[in-house]
Amino acid sequence: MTAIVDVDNLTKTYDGGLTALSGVSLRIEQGEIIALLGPNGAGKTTLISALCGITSPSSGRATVGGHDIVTGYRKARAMIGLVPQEVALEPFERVINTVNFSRGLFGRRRDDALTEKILRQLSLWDKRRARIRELSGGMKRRVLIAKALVHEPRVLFLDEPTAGVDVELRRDMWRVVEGLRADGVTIILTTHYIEEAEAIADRIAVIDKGRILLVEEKTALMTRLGRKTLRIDLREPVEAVPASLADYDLELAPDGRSLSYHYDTRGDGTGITRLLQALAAAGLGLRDIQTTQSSLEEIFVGMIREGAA
Ligand SMILES: Nc1ncnc2c1ncn2[C@@H]1O[C@H](COP(=O)(O)OP(=O)(O)OP(=O)(O)O)[C@@H](O)[C@H]1O
Repeated sequence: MTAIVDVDNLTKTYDGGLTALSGVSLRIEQGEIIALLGPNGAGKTTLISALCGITSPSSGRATVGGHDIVTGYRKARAMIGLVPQEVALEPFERVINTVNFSRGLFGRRRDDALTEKILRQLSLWDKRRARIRELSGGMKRRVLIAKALVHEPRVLFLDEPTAGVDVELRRDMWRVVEGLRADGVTIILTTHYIEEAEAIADRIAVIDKGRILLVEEKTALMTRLGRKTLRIDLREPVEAVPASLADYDLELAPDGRSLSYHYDTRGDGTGITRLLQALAAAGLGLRDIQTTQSSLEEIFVGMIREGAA
């Protein structure tokens, strides 16, 4: 399969001498949702800016839809929708005109039905006659998304689309993203909200100090690097973990009503069977047991820490 976005050894050194991207290579297939995760200053925005033709790369090459982002800039850019991190909108313009104007910028004829569909999806239809300056911050973000979608891009870049917005907008956004995925749109998203990556991405790329540390299927990543926790709810609270269970490194909840046992799914055995026998031998009655997997956030924080070490 040919990649819709193909980044090959891309490097960006800013004029001041700072290298924000160092040999980044990444292939993204059509219809994928990929999340770029990384701490502040990792180079996520620089990567997006380079692919959208806002920043020119220092070396390396990249194509979008087969068009080189430098030599075939116009064709590459026409395939891209960009929702930037910062709000830059004309304050006195009306919502609907702002959105229609964006479509015109790409040489596309006005399509009222499409504009209406997008504005409705983003709960902006009732506000279509409002001037931008009359909107709340969250609504302005919705307008940015509408503007990015109105020329029907095949690749959508979302640079921290839900930073500082309420839960409702975040959920709306995720719904819009799902709809776009169903239409075969490829989505590249940067986010600080790891739960967002966990909720919507197919693959995760972790980027730090201008380098890609890892790109992997989200579910595989979580299985490979995740530890699991078994939580055991006790019938009667205890004051301390019985000495006979010391080998299991159990964590006792502050209220004494549950024990947590951490285990690695990659190991030969989980130790759960033995633990349950030991609990029975210690005379502890169980009310319930459940397992949870470590979150992407825990995995990510651990990885960045290891990378920094
Ligand atoms: N125009 C510029 N000129 C010089 N340095 C820049 C410029 N833009 C970004 N940088 C630097 O490049 C590095 C990467 O920045 P970038 O904005 O790409 O990171 P990011 O991963 O998007 O961070 P954040 O999560 O904070 O948005 C940072 O050290 C930043 O200070």
